[in-house]
Amino acid sequence: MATRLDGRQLAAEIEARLSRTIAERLERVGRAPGLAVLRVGDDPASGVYVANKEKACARVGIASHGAHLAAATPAAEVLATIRRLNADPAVDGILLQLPLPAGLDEGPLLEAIDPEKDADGLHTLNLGRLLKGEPGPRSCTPAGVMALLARHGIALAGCRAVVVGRSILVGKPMALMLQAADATVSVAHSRTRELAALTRQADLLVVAAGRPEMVGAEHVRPGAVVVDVGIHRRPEGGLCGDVRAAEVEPLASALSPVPGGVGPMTVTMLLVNTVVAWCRRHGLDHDLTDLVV
Ligand SMILES: Nc1nc2c(c(=O)[nH]1)N[C@@H](CN(C=O)c1ccc(C(=O)N[C@@H](CCC(=O)O)C(=O)O)cc1)CN2
Repeated sequence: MATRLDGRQLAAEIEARLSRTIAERLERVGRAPGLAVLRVGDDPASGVYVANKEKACARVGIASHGAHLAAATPAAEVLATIRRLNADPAVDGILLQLPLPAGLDEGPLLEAIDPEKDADGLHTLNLGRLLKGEPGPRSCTPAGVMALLARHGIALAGCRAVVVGRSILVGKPMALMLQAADATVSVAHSRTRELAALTRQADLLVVAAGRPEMVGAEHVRPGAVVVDVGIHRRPEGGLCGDVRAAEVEPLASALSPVPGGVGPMTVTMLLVNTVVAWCRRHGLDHDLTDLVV
């Protein structure tokens, strides 16, 4: 029976601590932290995720400065919006919700975000800081996975970890964070041969392939920890991840559910990045690590 890596529960605990931290510091700073979630287009899943982010902001006392632009918005206008948010003194964190509509290149737009307001940790400078082990905002989903693993006391030093997926949003920063925690990390991807032979060696399997229910019992060593980063809407309704949970649950020592696992932690780590930026900008202690573990 696998331990449930419950992201909803941990997210709620961290949110409660964040809310207290904001309330304690509000008078000194004079204003609430501000987060701008910039959405372009009408991707339905993005609508759910942005709504969840804005509701979470309201729960903890972060002011939302979101903007929703039409799918046909020219890149120059998106850029102008980012520059306006960069200059807005009420905004501590900026996030450009991905994916963008076809025809918009995310690269230059992500690079236009002030690195000090990069609540997603996706700016080149902040990815470089992660690579070099320097402080800076970390990408929300892998940071949420690390918090879940820490909360459940999953030892990473010397752990054989396999990350399935190499996206800039999850797989690549995930591998770097696990390596920084002294795990031995392999990264599998669409060109990996004999995937199951590799994943069955893993003590920790993080699946961020973006392919519904791709990973099953044949991929998992009994006793392994399995983290399912995927989230997909089934045609018949309901959600599933990249892992066939019913098959894997009896084998794994721990498993993150979908929904209710990594997703809520993605949102919560965005709030953490925003509050850290707010504290930094106002010369307050901004090592909030104890909030997360
Ligand atoms: N700029 C970014 N864009 C996107 C990111 C990101 O980190 N930065 N991540 C992904 C997914 N994502 C964030 O936006 C995200 C995924 C899932 C959830 C979430 O709340 N999941 C719930 C279920 C929600 C539902 O009902 O569908 C759960 O898993 O329990 C929040 C955010 C995309 N783009």
